[in-house]
Amino acid sequence: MKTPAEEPAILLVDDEEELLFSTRLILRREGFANVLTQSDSRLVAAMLDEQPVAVLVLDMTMPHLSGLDLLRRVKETHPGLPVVMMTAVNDVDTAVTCMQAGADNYLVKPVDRTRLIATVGTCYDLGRTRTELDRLRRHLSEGQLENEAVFRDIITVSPRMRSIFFYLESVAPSRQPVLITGETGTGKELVARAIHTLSGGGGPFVAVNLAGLDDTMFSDTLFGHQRGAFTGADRAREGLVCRAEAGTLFLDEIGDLSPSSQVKLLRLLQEGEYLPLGADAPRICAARIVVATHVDLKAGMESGRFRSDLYYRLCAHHVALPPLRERPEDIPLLLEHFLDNAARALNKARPSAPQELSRYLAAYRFPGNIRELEALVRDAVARHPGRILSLEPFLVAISGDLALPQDEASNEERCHTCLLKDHFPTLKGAEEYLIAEALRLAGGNQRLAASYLGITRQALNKRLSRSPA
Ligand SMILES: Nc1ncnc2c1ncn2[C@@H]1O[C@H](COP(=O)(O)OP(=O)(O)OP(=O)(O)O)[C@@H](O)[C@H]1O
Repeated sequence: MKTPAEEPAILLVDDEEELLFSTRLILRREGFANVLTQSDSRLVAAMLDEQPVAVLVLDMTMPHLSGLDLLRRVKETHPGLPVVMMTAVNDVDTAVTCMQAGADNYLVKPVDRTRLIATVGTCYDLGRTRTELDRLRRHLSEGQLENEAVFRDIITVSPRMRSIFFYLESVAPSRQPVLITGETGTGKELVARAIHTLSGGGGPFVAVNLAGLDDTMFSDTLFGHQRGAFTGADRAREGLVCRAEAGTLFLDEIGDLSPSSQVKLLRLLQEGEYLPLGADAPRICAARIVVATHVDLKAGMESGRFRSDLYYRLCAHHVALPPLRERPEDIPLLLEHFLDNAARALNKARPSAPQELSRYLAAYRFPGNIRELEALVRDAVARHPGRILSLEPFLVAISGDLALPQDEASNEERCHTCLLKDHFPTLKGAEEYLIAEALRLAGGNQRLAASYLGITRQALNKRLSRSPA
């Protein structure tokens, strides 16, 4: 685990200088870059006020203030700060006293190296989670984003999306990777750009699509190579990790990564270092890493296609974007937004949308999500000469792919049984049933019902006039 110098520190407090030295060394070797020590317990409070501390490790027996006294004071001033106690005695009473006073864990001296690393690592993660939750809680209670402007390109009125914005603000200061999942076209790259802006590193946003990159291409694209590293490498190539320095490296389609590339990415995340092909010294990766995928990584883990250690590393922070059909309230706003964009791009007068269009679109499943809506609007604007858009191109596109309301979808079986009843239906019976269902779903609107059935309104009318009332 990496804790670069600007990350919150791990503060070790013990009156034995030698023990401080060796413990610090162990943690530094494990990748905790920012480890501070203090041998005078009276100075700890001031240190906590001066800099962010992620984990406090306290010896129990110290001159001036004992570990327990210090623990009690710290819990009053910094209640969320994880504290690990070190004791020379392995007895239940001491452990219980420490825990009752608010300690998160305790270690017995001489401290076992593996247990030290595991305990500090767990507390480090715990502290980070508590800080994020605090920020999130504060944000939600205030109801206001700190950086509303960062999200201006993400058009939404969906409460789910708003709570994602709050979450993004709370995780932005962390240097841990962020995993963004969601169906294609739900806005994963837009969200990655927002994270980049919120992180404020000052470097560039560098996006790379990993789909179709074999392992050699993956290494070369990300890590680059030295001149002469292989036949034909007549000049050095800078990798994207280097280009994204102090900025964000956005790795899209992470679910498609080959097993050997997964190992390389894991190493990059764990060590914070990479080796360009042909180089003999590793380079430090200073970029923030954000990854995205539309595939189910958990299923990939279960089937052995995706490494579980990589998954857990990547989802230190996880954002799951809802598909458009689960936030239909966004459709009217997005429609207006894309109408503006399309008219501007095509240099045409901006047409307006027929009133009922949003309602029709809300019934569609939108497998391509917002990208599909954007393309539909652009196409409709390009084709249409008038001031009010025609419904036809939309109805043609959405017919046959209806998003059943949640309870309807789960009652699929019920529909089949009522269609079949206790006998196989005649063609006429099935047609009547389908027409009745389409009309019901369309709220009696014949035009919409016809589009669900994939026929024209006139054809529906003809059938309705034939069928018994
Ligand atoms: N909420 C939104 N407001 C405005 N535009 C949006 C919104 N969400 C997505 N878009 C637009 O939809 C298109 C697709 O978005 P984006 O590329 O971010 O999706 P994605 O989830 O990364 O897709 P993929 O999985 O296919 O890579 C882009 O043109 C983007 O600008």
